[in-house]
Amino acid sequence: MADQQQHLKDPEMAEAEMQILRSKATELLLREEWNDAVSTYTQFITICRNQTPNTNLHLSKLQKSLCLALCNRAEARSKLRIFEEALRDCEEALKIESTHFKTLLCKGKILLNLNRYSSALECFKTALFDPQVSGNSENLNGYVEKCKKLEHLSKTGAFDLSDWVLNGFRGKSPDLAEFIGPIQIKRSGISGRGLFATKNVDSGTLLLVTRAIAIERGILPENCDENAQLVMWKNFIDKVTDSSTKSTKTKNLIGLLSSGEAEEDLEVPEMSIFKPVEDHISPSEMSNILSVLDINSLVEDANSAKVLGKNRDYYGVGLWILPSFINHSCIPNARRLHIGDHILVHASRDIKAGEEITFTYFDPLSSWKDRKRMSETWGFNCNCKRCRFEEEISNKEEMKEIEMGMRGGIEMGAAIYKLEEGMRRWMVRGKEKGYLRASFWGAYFELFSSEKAMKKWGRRIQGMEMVVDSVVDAVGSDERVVKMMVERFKRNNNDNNGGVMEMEKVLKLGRGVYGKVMKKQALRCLLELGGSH
Ligand SMILES: C[S@@+](CC[C@H](N)C(=O)[O-])C[C@H]1O[C@@H](n2cnc3c(N)ncnc32)[C@H](O)[C@@H]1O
Repeated sequence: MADQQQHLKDPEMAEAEMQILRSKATELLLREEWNDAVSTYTQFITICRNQTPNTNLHLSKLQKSLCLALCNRAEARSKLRIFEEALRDCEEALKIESTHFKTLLCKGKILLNLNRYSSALECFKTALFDPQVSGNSENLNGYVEKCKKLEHLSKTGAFDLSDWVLNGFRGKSPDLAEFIGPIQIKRSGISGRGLFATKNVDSGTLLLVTRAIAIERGILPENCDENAQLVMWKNFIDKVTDSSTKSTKTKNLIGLLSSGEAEEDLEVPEMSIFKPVEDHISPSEMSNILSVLDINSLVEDANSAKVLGKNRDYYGVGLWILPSFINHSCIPNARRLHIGDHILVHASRDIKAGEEITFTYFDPLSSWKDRKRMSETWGFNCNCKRCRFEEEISNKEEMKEIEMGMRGGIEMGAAIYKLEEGMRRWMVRGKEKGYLRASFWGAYFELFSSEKAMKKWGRRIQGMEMVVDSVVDAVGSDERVVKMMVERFKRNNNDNNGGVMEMEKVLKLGRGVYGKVMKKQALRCLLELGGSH
């Protein structure tokens, strides 16, 4: 304080001090020591602001220095992902010099990071007018084009991943914008709030694209110890905490999520708050961050092909706000796909306006007992139609015998035969057949994949196509089901039996799994169906 007053009194001393700080800050920026750069620029800015200019020239010099320091502090803050403060610095710098090239560039990049594509576009366009741009125009034009593309995608949802898929996921994953499709949040009959369709959509339709608040990834080889996962979880918590400390919007959005308790009393938020708008949401305390993460974090799991373009040992955990409002169902109508830091949610079957959108938190092709155990781990009891039906069936003696037999190692063909016979006797109808077949999918898969077993049991049980249809009708498309159909299609194709109809069916199932974000050729490539491209 005493120092600052001295500077006020003595402009020369202040100028000398500013000179030292300026050099130090520049060096820190070059060395990418962002935190120290921010604090050095903060000292510089304080001294600069406290100066009383004695001439117009002095005033203009001070203004110039202040503008540049604010711009550089913004850059350091944006590297630290403190975007709100960085943006405030840019705005202050632009008040001093509205066309300051470096600030416009910095502000544009920050806005792009905040998914505010049209405001970012304005910045880059204004920067293009600057005479300094000449050597930089290619770069700047690249940003302008990127903003235009992302703005278009965020409005239309017209995403197309075909080129990336056809390129074998080589290179950087495609630029994705945040997109909110025909959805809204309402009270849910399942629990608390849920996401609902606002119009009829068909299978494969994109419902939303959201970028993660934070994500932690690693390669976890099979059989790695639990410690590695714990370390990842701890890093993930640190990242979420860090993001919410740096942004009040993020903090408030996280504050809206369920911590698993008293969900019926939770507020139903308006969709508008998820859109990247200029206004800040008023600050409110985020509490219980750990419980929120427990309830809402999603795991990316490359083995299930929900992640495109990553290797098999890859594992990631992240938090995405809007998808956190999607309830679980064992008979879901939507699926998620992870690409880069984005999650894409699409309809995995036709959905009617007003219907709740659900996806599975755990494997829908597993038995009722396993699903029950997994939902308990999540802290709830799944009460979906399928679970209610299977709970009742599980009390039947024959069902207990089938399960015991399977544990005891009886032939899968015999188990499936007994199950199909049981379904006939218990008068299981329509979708309910699919519920049970999905629960015994592992056994059907083993049977259908073994020529020897099929020779013995094939004629006594339902055909594979019928089983697949009923399973898809119950749980929607699933990559394992499609894979089995693809194998069969290829076999038939070799025998010249693979028809156009069958190919169309496989592609339709594929769209249920991956959504309509790929053209036919890319989908064929992804499903390893070959064909010309
Ligand atoms: C990611 S949140 C889903 C949105 C939540 N309903 C809300 O109001 O914020 C997960 C929580 O929703 C509830 N939930 C989701 N699916 C459920 C289901 N099938 N049955 C019962 N509760 C469910 C559980 O409390 C779960 O911990």
